[in-house]
Amino acid sequence: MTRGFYIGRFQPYHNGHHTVIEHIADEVDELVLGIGSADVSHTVRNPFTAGERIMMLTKAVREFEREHDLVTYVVPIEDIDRNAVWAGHVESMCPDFDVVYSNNPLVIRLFEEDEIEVRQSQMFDRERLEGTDIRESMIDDDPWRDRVPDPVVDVVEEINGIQRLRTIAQDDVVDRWEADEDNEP
Ligand SMILES: Nc1ncnc2c1ncn2[C@@H]1O[C@H](COP(=O)(O)OP(=O)(O)OP(=O)(O)O)[C@@H](O)[C@H]1O
Ligand SMILES: NC(=O)c1ccc[n+]([C@@H]2O[C@H](COP(=O)(O)O)[C@@H](O)[C@H]2O)c1
Repeated sequence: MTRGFYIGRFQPYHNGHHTVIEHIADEVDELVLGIGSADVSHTVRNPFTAGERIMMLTKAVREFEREHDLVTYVVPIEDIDRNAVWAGHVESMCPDFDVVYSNNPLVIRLFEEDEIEVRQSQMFDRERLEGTDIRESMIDDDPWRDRVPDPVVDVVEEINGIQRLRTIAQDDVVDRWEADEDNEP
């Protein structure tokens, strides 16, 4: 029995992540999905709460649970101030796992220093499948729905996510404008 671990901020969970997980499903029996930066939400870079991201992942990976007989656990992981103990922090929150999948250099380094096997995950269609770009499309009313699994579209609509993102993005503009010394507060 092999249990893997895959972490991301998933802001939002998109088809790049989904393809990675489909590949991982061929190699493991169970997969722990870590929702990184679980304590952060309502910013342009991290608009969705941990709970909202739990819904996105749980609903989207259901098809792999059926097709690949995969068992998944979604675990929110808060950021901490000390990278040196972060891998242990993750392990303290999750079911035990044998192998980590990531292509984030810091994540890879921290788990390797903890002597946990890390397998580098591939990038898929990164031109289109990047969280930053998908969030910009949501704000600008450009197409984004075809870059995320259908259940993620449903969750974003249920929580009125596009409106939140646009409101937050406006605040960002005001903050930048007020921070500029030449402008009146
Ligand atoms: N298109 C993709 N194909 C494969 N893996 C991806 C893809 N996009 C992101 N990943 C990987 O998924 C993990 C989680 O990434 P993350 O949630 O930060 O997504 P992101 O698309 O990089 O988002 P952002 O642009 O907001 O940083 C990371 O290891 C990242 O490298
Ligand atoms: N010290 C820490 O809290 C620490 C260290 C390394 C990674 N992380 C988190 O792991 C996640 C990695 O995911 P990404 O590959 O999406 O960046 C992020 O949420 C990141 O904040 C946190």
